Order: sequence, then structure tokens, then C-alpha cells
Amino acid sequence: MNVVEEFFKMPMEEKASLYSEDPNKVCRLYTSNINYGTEKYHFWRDILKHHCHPLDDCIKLWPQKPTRYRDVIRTFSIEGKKLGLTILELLTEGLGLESGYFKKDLSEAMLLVANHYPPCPDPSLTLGLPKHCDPNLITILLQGHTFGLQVFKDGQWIGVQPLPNALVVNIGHQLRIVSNNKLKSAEHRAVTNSKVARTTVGLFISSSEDSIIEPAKSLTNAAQPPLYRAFRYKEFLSYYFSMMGDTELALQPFKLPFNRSVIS
Ligand SMILES: O=C(O)CCC(=O)C(=O)O
Ligand SMILES: [Fe+2]
Repeated sequence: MNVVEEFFKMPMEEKASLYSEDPNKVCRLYTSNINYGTEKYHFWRDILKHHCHPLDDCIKLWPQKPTRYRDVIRTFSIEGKKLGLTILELLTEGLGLESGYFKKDLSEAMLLVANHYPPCPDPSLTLGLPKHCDPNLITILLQGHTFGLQVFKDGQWIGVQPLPNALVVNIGHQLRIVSNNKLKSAEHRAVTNSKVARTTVGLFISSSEDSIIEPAKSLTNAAQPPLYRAFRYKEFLSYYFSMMGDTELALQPFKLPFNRSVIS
């Protein structure tokens, strides 16, 4: 976490070369307030986003400063991936799927997203990050020591307490689909505060873009028909981003009507 805080604290000139508005760049720094003049309410977040797979190719494009960034984040991403795969294997067992179900291309890709929320003069007018569910399988989030993450449960927003060295694990839409709604993607957002900057780091474990996502066959039958059709993950991602993460809308084109799934 320290190395990411150090990154955001560097002077603007040191970071400028990474700034890009092209979402296809492997590593980029950008900000959520390019629409500041026109947006209904403001988002208060700077973002460093980069791929972590294949590691040896991606690492060459990661920030070169702070000088230890690549070493520290390399270890963090390797260990985070191991933890993610262990959690996925436990979920596999809990769901009753065959061992290793999520191994290989279903969990091949990984993205690191570092969020920096500067102190905000009036937090009532802003959000750090709007309400969303993550699109991927699971996210491992280091949320640091400052309150800001909230999860929507039973009709209300509940703050997720930052605990020293604890990681938050979020279930994303892909896991909801593969489990045929047995697992629910967690709806969450980040709020700002007027006193201190908040920095968080998420590792987004997801499928390779060409992999086929569908409810696991062993979890569906005549009584529990598949609730989603099969699709390529890249198709889902492009729709998800066009819907700005809206929870139910983002899933809509992938849902099967109940009757059709019973007949087929
Ligand atoms: O910064 C946080 O607490 C949440 C980050 C998050 O939800 C995300 O990057 O998708
Ligand atoms: Fe998220």
C-alpha cells in the first residue's frame, strides 16, 4: 500500500507520462472528473490501472517510479493471485463443482486498480466511486486505514470497517452467473471525506476475454434452469462499461427468460 501512496504523492510531472484517456492501454493513469463541467454529481478519484497478466510482458509497462514499485507490486500480484485461487477453490467446493473449475482461462486474467480519493471540500456533493458490482469473478481489495467503502445490504448502505492488514473480498458478476445466482455479486460504492486522502488497491481476478461464461452445467437442471445464456467475457465487459456498472441493467442481455430455459 505504501508504494501506491508514494506513487500518487509524486509531483504531477513524474506521473504525466502515464496519463491516458485510452481505455485499451495496458497501464494508464486517469481521473474520474474529465466531465466535471457537465456531470450531475462529481466523482472524486484518480486511478492507476494496469494488467498483471502475462506478468513478464505487463511489468515492463508499469510505473518506473517509485523505483521499488515494480518489485513490490510484482510480489503483491503473485501472492494476491494465489490467495484468489485458494478462495475460488474453496467456493468451488462449497458450490459442489468439480475441483479446479475456475483454474486456467476462467481465472487467467488479473487487473490492478489503485484508487486515490483526495480529501474533498464537500463530500455531500461527491462520490469516490458510484454504486456498482465488479464485473469479474472476485476482487481482492486492500482498503487501507480510512473509512470509505460501503456495501448495499437490506436496503441500506453499510460502511465496511477498515481493519489493519485485512483484505476485502468482493464477489463479482461473473461468479454470480457461473453459480447461477447461488452467489450474489456485492453492490458497493466509495464515499469521500474532507480530512484525509484515501488510497485503495484492488486485484481483479477475471477470465480471459475470449473465455465462455455460463452457469455451471452441474448446477442446473429442470428444476433449476440456467438463468443466463453463454457468452464471451469480452462481450459482457463492453456492455458492462456502456451501462456504467448499473447492477441489473448490466446483466439484462445475458439473462434467459424463465420459460425459454425450461423448454431448452
Ligand atoms: O476504493 C474502494 O474502497 C472500492 C474500490 C472499488 O470498488 C473498485 O475499484 O471497483
Ligand atoms: Fe468495485
